[in-house]
Amino acid sequence: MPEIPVVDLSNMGLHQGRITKELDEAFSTVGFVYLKNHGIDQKKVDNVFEASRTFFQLPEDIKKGYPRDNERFDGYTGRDQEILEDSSVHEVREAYDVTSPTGFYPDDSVPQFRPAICELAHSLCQLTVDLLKCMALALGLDEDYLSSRHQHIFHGVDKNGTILRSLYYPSLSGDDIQPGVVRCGEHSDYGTVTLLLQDDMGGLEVLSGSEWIAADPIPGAVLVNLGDLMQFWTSDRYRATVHRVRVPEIEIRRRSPRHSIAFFVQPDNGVMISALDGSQKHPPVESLAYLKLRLSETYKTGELSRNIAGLLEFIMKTLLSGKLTKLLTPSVIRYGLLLLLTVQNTATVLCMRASMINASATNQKYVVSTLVLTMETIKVVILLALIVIVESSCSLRKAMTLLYDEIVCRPYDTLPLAVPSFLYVVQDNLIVYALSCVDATTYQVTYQLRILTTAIFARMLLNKIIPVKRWLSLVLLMLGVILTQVHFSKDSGIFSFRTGKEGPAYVLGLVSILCATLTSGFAGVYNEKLIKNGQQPLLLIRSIQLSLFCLFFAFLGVLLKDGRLVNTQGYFYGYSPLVWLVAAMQAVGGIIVAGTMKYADNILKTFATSISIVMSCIFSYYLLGDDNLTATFIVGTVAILFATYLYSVATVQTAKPAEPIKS
Ligand SMILES: O=C(O)CCC(=O)C(=O)O
Ligand SMILES: [Fe+2]
Repeated sequence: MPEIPVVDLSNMGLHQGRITKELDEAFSTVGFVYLKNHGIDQKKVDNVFEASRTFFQLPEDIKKGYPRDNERFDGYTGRDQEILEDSSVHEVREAYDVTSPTGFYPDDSVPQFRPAICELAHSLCQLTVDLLKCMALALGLDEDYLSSRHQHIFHGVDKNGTILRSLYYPSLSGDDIQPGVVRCGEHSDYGTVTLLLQDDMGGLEVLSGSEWIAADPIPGAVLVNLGDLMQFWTSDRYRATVHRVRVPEIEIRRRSPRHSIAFFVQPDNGVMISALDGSQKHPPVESLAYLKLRLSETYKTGELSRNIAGLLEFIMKTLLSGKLTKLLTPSVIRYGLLLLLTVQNTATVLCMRASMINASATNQKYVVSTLVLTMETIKVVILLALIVIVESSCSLRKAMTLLYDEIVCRPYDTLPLAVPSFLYVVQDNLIVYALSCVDATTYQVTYQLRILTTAIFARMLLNKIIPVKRWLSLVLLMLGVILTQVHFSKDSGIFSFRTGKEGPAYVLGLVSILCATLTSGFAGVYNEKLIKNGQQPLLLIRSIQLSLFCLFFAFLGVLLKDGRLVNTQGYFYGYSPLVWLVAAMQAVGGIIVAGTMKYADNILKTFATSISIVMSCIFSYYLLGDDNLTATFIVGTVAILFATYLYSVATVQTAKPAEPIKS
């Protein structure tokens, strides 16, 4: 089993050659290394642990008086405010960030916090510079090449985005110990290097190949790992290794908190990180821009989600004023979101289907491609309004500059989005068309096959390892879908495929859904690849970039596919109020759901889809007269729901349940 190497830094001046070689070896393999005899006085570390403990043990109200500032990157972050990994249910963690000696500290409550941190930060800066020099030499660069790009470490975000973070993982209560609860989800760090000091609790794990290895604390040692920017700089020669913090068994038994101090080093603002070897493996990024990008992904309080979530919270708080506010616990928010996702999904599908049935009945069929274009237009208008109001303080001019800077001036980031946008437009056309041929429930269950296509594309394009449990659930999923397509005749006792009975339009509908699962799977994986390559702008900006492309492709769709028809019967032919409702719902719903996605982990999404399938089943039976509720259909649907559930739980790291405390 690979291990994290230990490098002895004593007499660094004398042994620089050896040390450089050992660090180079560690960074190009595991990406993590323990440093001992690094010269940092343990007393300084203990002082920070001590002051932090005093702070984190303060009542929540007081801690919340020092909230983390999204612009300055310093202050207190409470439980459940950040998520590093989408599939985590909760990441039970609190933190206090600081970025300079003169920044924002809880001086009134814990006066010793600032001096303790400043002293330690000073030593950590020195150690960082030593490390950067060794790395530069190992990479065949001038000794000062890297350190000269880190001249303002811990001078505040105006100059440098380095963050010293005191992390506190409070002791878990009974409710917390459930599947999907982790301390810190899987992630790579963002900057150049991270220096980590841990207490004696352990729980940190490092991904090496396909294995997780423990990075348990070694007394007195500093643990160092590299971040994304170092990997980009070195064209992957050095690794930004993925790591996570789980809840170790001992912690569950001891029920005591864990504490660590991380020094996330970032190059100075304005430094462009472009491959040292001149390769194009990663496009150039600017230090602060990349940090902001990754932080906005981490904080669920970022951009659009912040605004929508804040709005929801505000409305709910106003409605439930006074003591009732306490009702607004994370689980209430979770269930609220579950409801939102379910209603959006069910209502859109049912209304779309209803609009189709209506159109056939009145013989006023609207043109599918125009509905997609109308939807995209509404979306773009709303997004533009949001950008003007939220991101540009209601100034049109500011909004134009922002859009120009973010879209036109960044062709590298913008152009790759044409691919998913194109696929989304194709997919929307396929889905609207499919719903004119098959009933809402059949569409919903068959469309679940996108889990399968996503898994296959992830395997092929991202080289993801798919655990056996997931493959098994995919097999069950396929069997379920096949069952929903089987018809059993009681009279003759024969099984037959529904396609035979329903006719060619139905088959075309099914084929459209299957094609939509392909575009959906591919677009999902492609987006993941974009994120991995560090090309993920702010959420609102990304949404508008995507939507503008979609608008373009949707327009092309109308022109090329239905140009003549639109010309003769008019663009808005067949647009009943219901059709307008569908378009508006798709657009608004899509934005809200995208904005709150950060809150919704995989399990939540799975539940929302499952409830939505059941609801579609019931509503389309009673309201739309779609009668496909045969025994085989129901069994197939149950199998699909179960497979979906199995698939989603197979991804989540499970905190082992507490063992009974033996006395
Ligand atoms: O607390 C730890 O041990 C590691 C935390 C970490 O990896 C992070 O915050 O990036
Ligand atoms: Fe980390």
